[in-house]
Amino acid sequence: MQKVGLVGWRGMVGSVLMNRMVEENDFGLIEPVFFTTSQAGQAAPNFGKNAGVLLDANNIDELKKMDIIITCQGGDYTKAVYPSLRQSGWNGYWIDAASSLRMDDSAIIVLDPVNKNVITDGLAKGVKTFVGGNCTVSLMMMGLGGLFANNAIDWITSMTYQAASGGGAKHMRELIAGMGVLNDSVSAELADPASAILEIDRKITSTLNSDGFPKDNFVVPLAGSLIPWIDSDLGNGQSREEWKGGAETNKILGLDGNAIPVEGLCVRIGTMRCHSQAFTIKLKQDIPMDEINDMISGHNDWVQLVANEKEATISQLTPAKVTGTLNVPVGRMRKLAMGGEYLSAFSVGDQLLWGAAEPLRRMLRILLED
Ligand SMILES: NC(=O)C1=CN([C@@H]2O[C@H](COP(=O)(O)OP(=O)(O)OC[C@H]3O[C@@H](n4cnc5c(N)ncnc54)[C@H](OP(=O)(O)O)[C@@H]3O)[C@@H](O)[C@H]2O)C=CC1
Ligand SMILES: N[C@@H](CC(=O)OP(=O)(O)O)C(=O)O
Repeated sequence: MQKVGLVGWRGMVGSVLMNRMVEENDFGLIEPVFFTTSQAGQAAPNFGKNAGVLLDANNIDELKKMDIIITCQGGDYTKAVYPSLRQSGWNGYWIDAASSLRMDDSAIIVLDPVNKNVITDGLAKGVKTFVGGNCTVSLMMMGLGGLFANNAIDWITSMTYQAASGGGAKHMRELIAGMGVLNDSVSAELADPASAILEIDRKITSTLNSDGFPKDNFVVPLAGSLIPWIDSDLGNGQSREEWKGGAETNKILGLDGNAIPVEGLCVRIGTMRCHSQAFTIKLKQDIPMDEINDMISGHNDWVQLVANEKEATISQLTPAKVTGTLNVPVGRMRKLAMGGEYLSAFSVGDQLLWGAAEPLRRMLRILLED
């Protein structure tokens, strides 16, 4: 049995990964070894198998004993440990949730329902480093994979509605705390059906802009507002999150540079863990809607077509419906007034599942079955 080192297993992404590994009985196929940056020597978790004690995640000698390492610990950890581990001569498989190594020539971005061919070719060539993609990119490709696979896309814009979880657990707490503070500030008025809505609105606006409003993590209020910037400022008018759209999509597909332009605006909104995206897609030609539907729905087991009708849309195409599932519904599809080559679409997906943990878990399975 292969020794698999698990780093970052108790964090938010790591916990989702552990849940999925238990659900899919992955622990039955491996000898798990749990690492930590802060709790070495304490008992390791038992996911159906006794794993002794937690080992120091910065101890290169212990890490070197692993056949495979999966880390959800974050980019700083990867930057601190990965180079030394490789320099020590370790030639095992490294599977990583963080973005630090994604664009390295020696690494492949994994999303096997979309790029199994790229993964298989890479394994045959001896690639040993596999990195999960950015959540919005992975979710876009799971939803629209059929159009990419059929080489149908000339260019695409993605306007995102990204959940608080993309920032981490503290950001999710801050969102809910903000909602609570807003509610508390007008609870008396809400209890009185005769109270004036403009007075409620004035109090909410005043609370949102008050010094005490919870915003340590997002810097500005998220509850009752939105934030049209995610990740760092590249200095050219683009956020790093927006840059990832083009760079990662093309790398996942094994295409050079910006072969398919992917552009857009990334926006943080007050949802918990589902990212949504509105797409405008310029097709290479005027493909009939039934063929487009077949391409999209036939691509993978998780994409779900939602009829472009009000009832179906509001009941099936929302974070409330999709959270906690591997489903990636795609709806609001129609040809736009600009012409038959212009298609709109809207998708929703859980950014901790297909957006983070699931591609890593599946990469582990590919290695175990290789
Ligand atoms: N959040 C997201 O949407 C995505 C994140 N990623 C990547 O995954 C990385 C990890 O993200 P995320 O899971 O959100 O990070 P977390 O902050 O939830 O967890 C990271 C580490 O913090 C330590 N930790 C300290 N206190 C606690 C606590 N009370 N509960 C749990 N863990 C604690 C743990 O390490 P230890 O046991 O060593 O102390 C844990 O592994 C990110 O940096 C990013 O690179 C990738 C895709 C999406
Ligand atoms: N940046 C994403 C989450 C994330 O961790 O992305 P990446 O893995 O590309 O750093 C968000 O905030 O929604």
